[in-house]
Amino acid sequence: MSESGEGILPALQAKVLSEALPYMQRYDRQTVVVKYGGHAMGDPALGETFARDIVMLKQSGVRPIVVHGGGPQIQSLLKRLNIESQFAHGLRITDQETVNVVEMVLAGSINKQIVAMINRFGGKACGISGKDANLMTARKLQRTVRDPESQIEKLVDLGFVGEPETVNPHIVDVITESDLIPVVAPLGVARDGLTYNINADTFAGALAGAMKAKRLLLLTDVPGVLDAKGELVTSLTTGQARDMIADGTITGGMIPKIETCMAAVEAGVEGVVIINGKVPHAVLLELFTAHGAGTLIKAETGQPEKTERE
Ligand SMILES: Nc1ncnc2c1ncn2[C@@H]1O[C@H](COP(=O)(O)OP(=O)(O)O)[C@@H](O)[C@H]1O
Ligand SMILES: CC(=O)N[C@@H](CCC(=O)OP(=O)(O)O)C(=O)O
Repeated sequence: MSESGEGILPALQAKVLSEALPYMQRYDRQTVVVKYGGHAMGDPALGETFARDIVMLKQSGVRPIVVHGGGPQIQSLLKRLNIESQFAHGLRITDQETVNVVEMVLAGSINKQIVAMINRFGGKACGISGKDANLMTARKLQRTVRDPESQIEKLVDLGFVGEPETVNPHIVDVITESDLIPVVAPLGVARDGLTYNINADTFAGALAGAMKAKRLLLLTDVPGVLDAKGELVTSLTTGQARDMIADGTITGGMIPKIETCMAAVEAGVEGVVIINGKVPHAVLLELFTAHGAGTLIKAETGQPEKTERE
């Protein structure tokens, strides 16, 4: 390699590192909630880059909070146990047997895998669920669906599917104020002590809203919200998002994700982004570089054109 060639790589590396400075300053001591979806978790190598990113955020002075999902992993254990599972509005209909499996997979298995992975890279992760210190109390979620024939709204019984009732972030505050990183499984406890299955996006959004987080990142397995032609929508107002749900462009698991984003924006979270967790270092790219990708959800009134992201 020529002398000038030898110098290019270190110069580029130094440039990239140096350009991270304003972003690090922007997020210094700020709360960033990262929702790590079950679909984004598939590949162990990607899991490692995710864990490294979280450790790096903490090392840089950010207060990362990881909320994880595990839908596909719950599905595969249910299948092995011959338990049928159905979805309505992107939510798993959860009977007593299913909620036990959900808790086992989320709080028992996945939570501890993520904790171990973060700790392997020098972080000090602490795994909890929404049941710890009453972090998230839940009530039974009431949902209606329109009958396609009669067009009458009918109540669907989702069983032990919960919606956040109160959020008590004390335990997360205590953890983040130290050198620990909270890793949270999306379960809630009701007033009567029963356990509820809360969609991980909904959980992350409620926590981010209650903590007035600077950013909420939802990591999934697609580049962001796609339009009817399958093209990425880079930014979306809450009204446009509602229209895309109504006309069937947004379906399945993307529905609770979008509803979460809208609620989080309305609760005052500064930046809410859906990104592709299958891109290595998606979290670092989104927060510490100008190469943020995915779909940014904006308030209906329209935030200023230049958002925190640019
Ligand atoms: N308009 C849309 N744009 C992007 N993804 C969509 C859309 N409508 C439905 N989806 C589906 O939503 C899925 C993401 O939600 P989900 O499966 O719950 O992911 P995760 O496990 O990451 O939370 C995508 O893989 C895609 O199949
Ligand atoms: C009520 C409900 O649907 N709960 C989800 C909880 C896990 C989750 O949300 O995981 P992902 O983020 O990977 O989709 C479920 O049982 O699958």
